[in-house]
Amino acid sequence: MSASQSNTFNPENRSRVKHTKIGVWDLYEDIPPQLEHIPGASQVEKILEVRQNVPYLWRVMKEIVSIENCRLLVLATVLLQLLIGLVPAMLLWYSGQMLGLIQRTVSTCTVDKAFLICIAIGHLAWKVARRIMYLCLFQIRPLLEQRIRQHFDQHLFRARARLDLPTSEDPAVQHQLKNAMPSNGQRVAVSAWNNCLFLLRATTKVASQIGIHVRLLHEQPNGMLLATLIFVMAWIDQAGAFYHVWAATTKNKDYLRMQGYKKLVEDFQYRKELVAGNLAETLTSWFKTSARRLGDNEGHFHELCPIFNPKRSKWELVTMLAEPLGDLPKIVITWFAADHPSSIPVTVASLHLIEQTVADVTYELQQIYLESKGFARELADIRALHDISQIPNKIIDGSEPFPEDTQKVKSGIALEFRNVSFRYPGSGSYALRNVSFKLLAGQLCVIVGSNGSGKSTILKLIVRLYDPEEGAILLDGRDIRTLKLHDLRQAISVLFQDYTLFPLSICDNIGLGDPQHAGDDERIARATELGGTSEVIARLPEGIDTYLTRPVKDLYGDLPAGTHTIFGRRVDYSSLCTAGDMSSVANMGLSGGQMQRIAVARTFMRSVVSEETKVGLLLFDKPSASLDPAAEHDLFSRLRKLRGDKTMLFSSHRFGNLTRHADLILYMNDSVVVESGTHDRLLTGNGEYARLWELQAETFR
Ligand SMILES: Nc1ncnc2c1ncn2[C@@H]1O[C@H](COP(=O)(O)OP(=O)(O)OP(=O)(O)O)[C@@H](O)[C@H]1O
Repeated sequence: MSASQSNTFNPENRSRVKHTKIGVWDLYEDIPPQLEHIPGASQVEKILEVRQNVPYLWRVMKEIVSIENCRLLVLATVLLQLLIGLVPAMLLWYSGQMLGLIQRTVSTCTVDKAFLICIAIGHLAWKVARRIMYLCLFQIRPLLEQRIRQHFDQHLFRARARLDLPTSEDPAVQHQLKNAMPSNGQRVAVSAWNNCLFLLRATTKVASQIGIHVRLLHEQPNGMLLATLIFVMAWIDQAGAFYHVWAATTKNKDYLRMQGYKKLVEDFQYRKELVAGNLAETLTSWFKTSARRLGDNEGHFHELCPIFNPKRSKWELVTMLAEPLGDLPKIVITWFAADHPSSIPVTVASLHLIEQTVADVTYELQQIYLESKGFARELADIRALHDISQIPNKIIDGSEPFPEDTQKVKSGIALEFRNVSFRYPGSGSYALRNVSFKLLAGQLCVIVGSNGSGKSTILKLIVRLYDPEEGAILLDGRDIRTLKLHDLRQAISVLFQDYTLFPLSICDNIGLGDPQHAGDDERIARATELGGTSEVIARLPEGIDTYLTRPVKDLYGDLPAGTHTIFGRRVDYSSLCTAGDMSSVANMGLSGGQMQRIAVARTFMRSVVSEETKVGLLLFDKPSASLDPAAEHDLFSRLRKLRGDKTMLFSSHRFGNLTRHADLILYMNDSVVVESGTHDRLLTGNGEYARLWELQAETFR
């Protein structure tokens, strides 16, 4: 039986099919593969996980209580739930008092009116109070849930944002993140909170009702006996539903075929073949034939794994007896009342009250049981929510502050690679092999070489996106692994080859180059200017506030017939996306070069615009790859002029513009530095660099 079959099978048809009940706890011993997909079987394991996961629930509850401005709401909610849980017991108490009063009235033939009024008022007051409490709860609930959602949204954001590159790339971590259902994380927390409240209210209700009942029944003749009998009968009736899961399958070929045909015509993915293959007529005829053959035969479902049904006969016997025995309590009280005929009306009223309460308590206990099944799943989700915030990063943070002298950093940072070898996680081949070079503070270095030779990797290792497998990287003579990651990355500005533009406005995209001054319009304007993007931005409909990619899709429901305006503008369905000033559309159609300029502006925001910059090392990975020659020339001249004394490291495929001014050129091939030196030295060396230089120069002759 396939999973889908078992899922689509409607349990409501259970009486029409031959089925078997399977003890939940029997399944746990050894779940056979064919039972794994049966609803209930996998839940068994979940239920058993509950104990391990409860501490995580406790943590979430503690976190909810500690959310800012939530404590009062939490307190009020808990109090209201407790009181609401107590109301049925209070009403029961008043009903018991009423019964006692009737009993006294029957035996003394006088009515205690004052007491009757007190009871009536008390009964009414609790009912009114319950209504008011519910009203208060409805007011508080959305507010509290909103705050919980916001809090856990942030929790998830933080948990994901803090992960470094190798950790995020790890398939195990990716699986863990997927399992944690980040988009639903806040839903999980709210739902867990609501479930806890439910359990609190339900257990208060059950415990208080049982307590009051026991007190009242002491005063009733044979009350305890009646209650016990009714309670046992109620539970016997429910026993089958409580302790069993069941499954059924079919081997009827016609039934199976018909389900297959139905799928074929219903599922759009088969439509192409259905139409192209002219299958409609044939399928209709086949469906008809199978339906005729199947006829009225509804008993086509068969038992599944009766081997897992050792207690079946016992339970079936008990549940079979439950119905005829349902009237047992009434027979028993009639038997007892025969000795005291005058007490019959009161005893019958008591019986009714007891029956009602027991039904109420039984229902509540069933609800607790059913809720607890879903709760097990929720607890596992909560644990996943907690676990993702504990995923350890692979790049271990250093402890030493950097730089020692923030003023000195402006005059550049010295960089050294010492026998660095590196393989990307999961890759067998080296991206860098035994790379060594030294760059003094304030020098300009250009890395050139063939595709895949390791240029970008050098830049990635300097900012510790990854750590080398062998060797060390030193900044100002200090191993970067000992430095605080935050300080290290603050001292370096990097523009990657595969940069991304965020789904934010251009202004934010550039501003985020320097998070500390992300809202400083003047700096942003200057960075924009230096990046050569001002003209492009000016042409955009919303200027610097334009979103290149809108992070939210605008939704348009069906407008009611006769709607002529929306957001104050005339409705024109073809241009609806510009209504209500929503002119930022998904794709502004910027060219690769224009987008690269925005990325460059972001880098400038951090490194050269700010007077008090802490950046001492600038890294550019093929920054002019998409730029036209004029823009490239402009960019490099600006960079040379603006960098001051800062150390600069480029990776590039272009010779000339930069290499001629470089203090150090590294020529790389196949993960190793093949040649190094200045432009003039490398040309006289007549090696690979000289050959490629000639090759590029030739095209311009
Ligand atoms: N994330 C990664 N995972 C695995 N291997 C990678 C990864 N990134 C790069 N590599 C491999 O590492 C080697 C060096 O790549 P790198 O990007 O440093 O080369 P490059 O010199 O910058 O190339 P190009 O000039 O084409 O940009 C290549 O063989 C590449 O396939």
